[in-house]
This record gives sequence, structure tokens and C-alpha cells, in this order.
Amino acid sequence: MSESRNNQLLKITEIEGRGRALVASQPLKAGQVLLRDSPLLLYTAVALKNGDPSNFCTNCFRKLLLHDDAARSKVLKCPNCSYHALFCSPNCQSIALSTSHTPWVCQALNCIRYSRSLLDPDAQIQAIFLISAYNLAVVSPSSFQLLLSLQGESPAIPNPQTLALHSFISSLSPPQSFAGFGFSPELTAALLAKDKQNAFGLMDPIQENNNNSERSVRAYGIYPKASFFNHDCLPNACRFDYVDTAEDNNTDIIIRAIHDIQEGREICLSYFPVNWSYKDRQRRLMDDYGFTCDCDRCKVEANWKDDNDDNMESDDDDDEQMMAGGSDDQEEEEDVEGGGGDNEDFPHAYFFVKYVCERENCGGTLAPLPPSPEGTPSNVLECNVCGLLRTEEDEEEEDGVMSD
Ligand SMILES: C[S@@+](CC[C@H](N)C(=O)[O-])C[C@H]1O[C@@H](n2cnc3c(N)ncnc32)[C@H](O)[C@@H]1O
Repeated sequence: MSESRNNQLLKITEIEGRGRALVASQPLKAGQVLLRDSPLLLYTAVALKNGDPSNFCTNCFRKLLLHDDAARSKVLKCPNCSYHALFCSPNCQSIALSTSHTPWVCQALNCIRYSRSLLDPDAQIQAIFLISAYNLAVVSPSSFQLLLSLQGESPAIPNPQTLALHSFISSLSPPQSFAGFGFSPELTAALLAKDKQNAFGLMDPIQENNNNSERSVRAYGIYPKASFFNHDCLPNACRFDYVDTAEDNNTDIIIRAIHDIQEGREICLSYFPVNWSYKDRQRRLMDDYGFTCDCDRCKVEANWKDDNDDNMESDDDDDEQMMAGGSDDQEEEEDVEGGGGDNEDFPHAYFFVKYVCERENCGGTLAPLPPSPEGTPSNVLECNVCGLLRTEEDEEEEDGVMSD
């Protein structure tokens, strides 16, 4: 989708108390692609271990084909360093060596790998992000400025963890040009804040982790336009990624409407799986994003009895709590094709029945496939995490609504 077409569908507006926001500049259809965005920055989400090369292309993050000798022989290494960066093709190798995997990045990643001060995987990932971000400042100063323009406030005084990370980056013989863009602990703190508030995780497909209850993130990306989406615990859009697709721009993310949306409505994503409890949602939003959510769903769940905090520890309890709310939310329901307004005890039930993936341990959100070019809506819903495709007929059959 071109920039101009994106602009016709969405516009950026300032909303008091929410900062910049994206709103519908025309009526939007269920399944419609609202935005396709390419990353400013992508970095691995897999901590580095001695002698353990990644299974993904260091440039495009597609899974490497390593099933036999012939496939393995096509995988290319970084020629510059002992860090085992692998590439799926000469093209990826050549792009990476001049952009994201420069000699300085090679050397820096190697230092992380053998660093005694960065044993904690989370600290390693933060260091990898900082190396990618500072490298971006050298290879594309305008992209670096764009990164700095994103939302994300850092504390006035960098905390000890940030100071330790900054000192590590300082020890990596940063290129001379670093001095020109204000390399300092404050800049490092600002970059970490941008990352925390704006990074999207590109997940491993669930099929590969069937035995794990926790899905893993393969890479993190910062997407400049998608960074303007605010959060809602009952989102009207969700994002898809297709990292392993053979098509070009495989690391783009695509935002699609979950249901029809009126002109002027704000488009919101959920910043985490929608089946999280009220307490967990509020905690994450305050800790990582610095705000208290007062969306329609939170208004309902805030009034649930005070066992909110105590009874939400297990998954079972989560489900129970999710099914137990009580308040009207007619406006939201009327927006949703097929949403019923008749369940006063659980006004958001329609959302969970229709748009939350039923596959075990998935918790993804379903959105319809895009309408046909003629505008005919699709009756196939796709899960944005596991890729499950479900038709509305499947849903009715499961609910026992369909008669023979
Ligand atoms: C990814 S940014 C979204 C765009 C941001 N509003 C901006 O001005 O660039 C995330 C930040 O937006 C704000 N935000 C997002 N959703 C919000 C909400 N539901 N209510 C209040 N603020 C919100 C918070 O400041 C959050 O840290």
C-alpha cells in the first residue's frame, strides 16, 4: 500500500491525554489493510551464546533452511568476524554488510557474546538494540532522527542498568561519528525508552513450538508509522507479520481492521494479547507505557469486585474473570458486525467469542482476510499469531448454532 493511500485511510491527530493517534479518515471495512509499514530497525530477540549461531538470516530474519547438506551449503557467513552471522542469500549478505551488520556491529556483537558483564539475556538484547540503534545513526542519520522522534520518555537521570549498558557501548570503540550526534548516557536512556514503547515482536510461528506453552519472539522491529497506534484493550485493528514468506519486504507489518470502523474513530491495537487480566494489563501499561487505561473494557472490569487482584493468577482464573464482567457497552457492540447487545452481564463476550483464537496457548486476535477488490467482505478470519484460518460457518458450528 502506498503512502498516499495510507494517508487516505488514516490520519494522525493529537488527542488530549493520549498524544498522537491514528484515526479513520473514511469508513473502513472489516479486514481492510489499513497500513503496511517497513521497519526502521530490526534486531534479533535471541540472546547470543558462545558458538551458537542463529537459525535465522541476520538480514531478513527468515528461517534458514538447514535440513540437509545441500541446503546448509547455500547459507552464507559473515566474512568479517568470528560472530556467526548467517545469511540466506548473497543479496541479504551484501545488504547487511553495508547496513545492519557493518564491521563495527560485527565486532560489537562479538564482544557481547564474550562479555562477562552481560550474562543476563535481557541485558544482552538491550545491548543488541543499542548497537543496532547507534549503527543506524552512522548508516542513516535521518532514520536515527526518526527513531528519536517517536514517543518514549526516559528518566531525567539514567538508572544504573542504563549506565552499565552505556559504559559497555563506550567500551566498543564507537565510530568517531558517534560524538557528532550526542553520544551520552542520556541518549542511551532515550533510545532504550523508544525501544520499550515502540518495538513490535516478530514471533516464531506457533507450529514450530508446539510443545512450548511460551511462544518465542524471533526479532524486534521499530515501525515508524505503526508507532502512532495507541492501545485499547478491545482493539479495532490488529497487526500481522509474515516473516517467513518468500515475498519481498517480508519484515513489513500489516495492520488490518478487525471489524467495520466508522470515519473519525481512533484506530487502536492491543499492545499485548487481549486475554490478559485487568490487573496484568494495567500493570504492563503503567510500567512500560506510563499510563492508566480507561478504555470501555477497563471501565467495566475496574468495577468488578476487588478479587481482581487476588484471583487472576492462574489461566483458569483469567478465563473466569473474562467471562464475569458486567456493564453496558452498546456503542462498541453496535460497531461490530454481528455483535449482540443482549448480554448485560458480559458486554464484551462477543469480542472473545469472535475475535480471540481458540487454539491452546495462542491468545492471538482474529481479523477477516481483506475484502475482494470489488469490496466483498471475506468470511474467513485469520489469527495474527498462529495463522489459524476460521470461517464464520466454523464458528457457528462450534457454537452449535447451525442446524443440519
Ligand atoms: C506507541 S506510542 C503511541 C503513539 C503516541 N501516542 C505518540 O504520541 O507517539 C505509545 C504511547 O502512547 C500513549 N498511549 C497509548 N495508548 C494510550 C491510551 N489508551 N491512553 C493514553 N495514552 C496512550 C502512551 O504515552 C504510550 O506510551
